[in-house]
Amino acid sequence: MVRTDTIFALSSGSLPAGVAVIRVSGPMTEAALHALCGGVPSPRVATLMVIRDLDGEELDRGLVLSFKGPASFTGEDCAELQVHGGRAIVAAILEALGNIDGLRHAEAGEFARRAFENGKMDLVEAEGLAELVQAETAGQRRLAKYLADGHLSRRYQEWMQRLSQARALIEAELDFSDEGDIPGSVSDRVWNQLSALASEMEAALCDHTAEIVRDGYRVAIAGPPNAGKSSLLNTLAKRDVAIVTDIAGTTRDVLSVDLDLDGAKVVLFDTAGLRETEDPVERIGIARARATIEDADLVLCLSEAGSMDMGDEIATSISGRDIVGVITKTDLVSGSDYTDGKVSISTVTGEGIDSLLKQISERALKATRGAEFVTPLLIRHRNHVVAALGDLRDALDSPGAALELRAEALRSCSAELGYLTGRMTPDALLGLIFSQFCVGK
Ligand SMILES: Nc1nc2c(ncn2[C@@H]2O[C@H](COP(=O)(O)OP(=O)(O)OP(=O)(O)O)[C@@H](O)[C@H]2O)c(=O)[nH]1
Ligand SMILES: [K+]
Ligand SMILES: [Mg+2]
Repeated sequence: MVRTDTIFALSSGSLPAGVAVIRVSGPMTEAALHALCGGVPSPRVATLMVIRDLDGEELDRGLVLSFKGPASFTGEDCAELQVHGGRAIVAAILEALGNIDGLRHAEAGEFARRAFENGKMDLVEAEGLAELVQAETAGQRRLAKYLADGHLSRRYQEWMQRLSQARALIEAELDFSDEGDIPGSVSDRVWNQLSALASEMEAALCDHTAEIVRDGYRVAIAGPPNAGKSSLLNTLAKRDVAIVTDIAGTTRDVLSVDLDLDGAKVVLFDTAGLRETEDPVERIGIARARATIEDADLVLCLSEAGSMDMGDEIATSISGRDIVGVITKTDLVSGSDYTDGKVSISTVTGEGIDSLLKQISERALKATRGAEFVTPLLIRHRNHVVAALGDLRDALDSPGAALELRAEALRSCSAELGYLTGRMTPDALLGLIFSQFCVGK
């Protein structure tokens, strides 16, 4: 497909800013530089130039960089104008670019899509780039870099390679057996290798480390009504997120707050107090609380200092999850209680809050340790791997079936793996993926 249009967009962040970067890509890039800057700077040499509109009015003076395709981000001729980041300046330059025939404003992700289509990166790397731009915590940044640098692509390609080798042998046997030359079956060795591949794919699907890094380590605050759950959420969020009253059963909806604890994204959930109740609204809240607890990576089990049950009953009902026991409102009791390994806190005096935070962040970091070395499956990847694995299992689990059928299942497995890196991804799906990028990326 030959591209005729040249695209441009503001690639830097919101205005006003000290410097704004406007990016141009496509066959008309040099013509655009001639029109606006009166010439084209030597490739890759930052050159101070006057930028004018098509009527010759000076708009700004800035550093202009040009890149000759294919040695550029998109693989096409590209240019970057580094100008003063004023709204009116940028608007005027974008307007001048738009007035040149053959130039139009870029759509979201269009630069990255061109880079993908020109073989500069595969789909997984492009996704990594989008994640990198959006990364908020250090953990997310590392993970995105792992994607963008192609580590994950290489792993998928290696799967594909192993599958292709096995398929070549199987297809060869199919061809030859047509002629009746080679009797017997494909050696067990080939099927054993495919079985090992299936196990590896299964292991990748079971590892949720990368999801935790990306979407956050989920911490549910649970306990009986009035234990101080919402007060704790507000204290940890350092703002008034949840309603706090002395009425038991205040919280109904699940509220969440994102925290960055030592570079790990942690999502805290405040939930309705757990108790038997006839109130239909509260019952819905409690059902939601239970679902949140079920989904959490860690449950903070709160109980009020001096209360009878100390939260143990609730802790037992949610056993099987990672739990930290928390005794609240320690400012109301005198002397040191028997705490049985629980963290004692007061949201009034601040006692124990730091140590609770430390407990959470240690667990979050432990849960995500080594995330850069595992297969971080984005949801899109997960869907393809699940489908590919299904096909592979179909082929493996039917040793009695005709070889043609087993080969067909492997063919479909190969197609799924092809979608992963984008080599065989349908156009519509590509459009959807790239449209989630920012404009100018
Ligand atoms: N003295 C003292 N009071 C607290 C502390 N934490 C919470 N409280 C009070 O305890 C009451 C209940 O607090 P909430 O945070 O609403 O408790 P909750 O667990 O969210 O309650 P529900 O949403 O109804 O389940 C409020 O009156 C708070 O002001 C604390 O550390 N010390
Ligand atoms: K309350
Ligand atoms: Mg509450």
